[in-house]
Amino acid sequence: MATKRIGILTAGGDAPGLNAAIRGFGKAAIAEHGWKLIGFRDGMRGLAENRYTELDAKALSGILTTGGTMLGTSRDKVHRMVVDGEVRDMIPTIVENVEKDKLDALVCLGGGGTAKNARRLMDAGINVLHLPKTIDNDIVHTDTSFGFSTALEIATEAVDRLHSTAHSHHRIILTEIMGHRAGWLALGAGVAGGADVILLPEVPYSVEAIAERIERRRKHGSSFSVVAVAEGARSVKDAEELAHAQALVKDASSPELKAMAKKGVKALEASHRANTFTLAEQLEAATGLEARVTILGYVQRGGTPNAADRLLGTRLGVAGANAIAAGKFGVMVADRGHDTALVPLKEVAGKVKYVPRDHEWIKAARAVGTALGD
Ligand SMILES: Nc1ncnc2c1ncn2[C@@H]1O[C@H](COP(=O)(O)OP(=O)(O)O)[C@@H](O)[C@H]1O
Ligand SMILES: O=P(O)(O)OC[C@H]1O[C@](O)(COP(=O)(O)O)[C@@H](O)[C@@H]1O
Ligand SMILES: [Mg+2]
Repeated sequence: MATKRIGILTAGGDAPGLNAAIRGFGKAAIAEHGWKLIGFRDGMRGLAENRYTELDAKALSGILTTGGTMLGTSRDKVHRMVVDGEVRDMIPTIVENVEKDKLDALVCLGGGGTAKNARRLMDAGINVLHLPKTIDNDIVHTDTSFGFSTALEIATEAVDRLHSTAHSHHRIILTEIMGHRAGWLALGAGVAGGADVILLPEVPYSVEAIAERIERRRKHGSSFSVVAVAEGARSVKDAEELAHAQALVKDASSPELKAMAKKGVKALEASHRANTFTLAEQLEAATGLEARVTILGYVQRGGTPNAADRLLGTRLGVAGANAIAAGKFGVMVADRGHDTALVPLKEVAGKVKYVPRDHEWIKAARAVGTALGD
């Protein structure tokens, strides 16, 4: 039997633990199964352009603890890629490349967008496997994804550090934490860092409710407050506007109207940065306290992965190699407690794991006196 040739790529935002997962999958593929590993550069773009390098054992050495992705990444969509200034469906080209490169399977490490791309490639006949990566923790049917744990530690440390400066200056400090759809990172870091207010995309806020909480703290002798704001957090009014725009996309009667409605949703989603600064001004006006904004940004996903993400990346990578050896394709390797499970891509692609409003983390936050702004 000919030696199997397996392609691997990383797509979407980078996240700590990607290299650990490449290494975990690759070492098992090469040493345990005797396969050849082909690493595509820059996600789906490199796959479409057939830019790759063979990864041998030596190439996988020394990457366990490194941040980012040794392969590079991009946010390209396989069916709508900008090539030479034109939007093109690159799926046929990718299918050709996979045949030319004699690949038996393609492993895609990424988040929700990557699951959608992987599903499109699966539908085109490619043997795909998906490993869940994202600092947002918003992939369905898996306990968690690599990147989240490290980002949670970084964001928690930031909340801790902002406490002492907020306290010293009697200020409100709003810290914007990544997560434009789901608020897991802001919620986790807010609870772990003891934020006074946590604002999530899933729980629309009112400025009055937040100001009331800050005032109450002041009456009890705490003249400062730390507010953990998820990127996608919105006021009740803005959330209604977004829901309305999303409904327009769903109900659009033609592709043209759908494209227009989607643009409207994108514009509203992109307004989050302004939202945090606007909220700071509104809280200053309502409380008379000074307010400052700290955007944590890319610091949250840069640098070395923590032990949990190295372990998770390695486990999922090895489980992915075992899945391919067993002939299982069109699946995501999910984390389930101390075990892994294979979930069909059609159950993952296009779905988002939101924070349920009655989630235990939300109940715990409320129980220790943290406001959710509702
Ligand atoms: N995560 C944290 N990191 C560092 N200092 C903190 C943290 N949480 C609270 N503090 C400090 O504890 C003191 C009391 O804070 P406060 O928010 O008023 O009460 P509580 O301890 O009940 O949250 C303040 O000096 C504050 O700066
Ligand atoms: O890297 P970009 O394009 O600026 O995107 C930022 C977004 O990427 C994330 O870091 C997560 O990306 P993924 O969903 O691709 O893992 C979000 O938290 C953040 O909102
Ligand atoms: Mg506190």
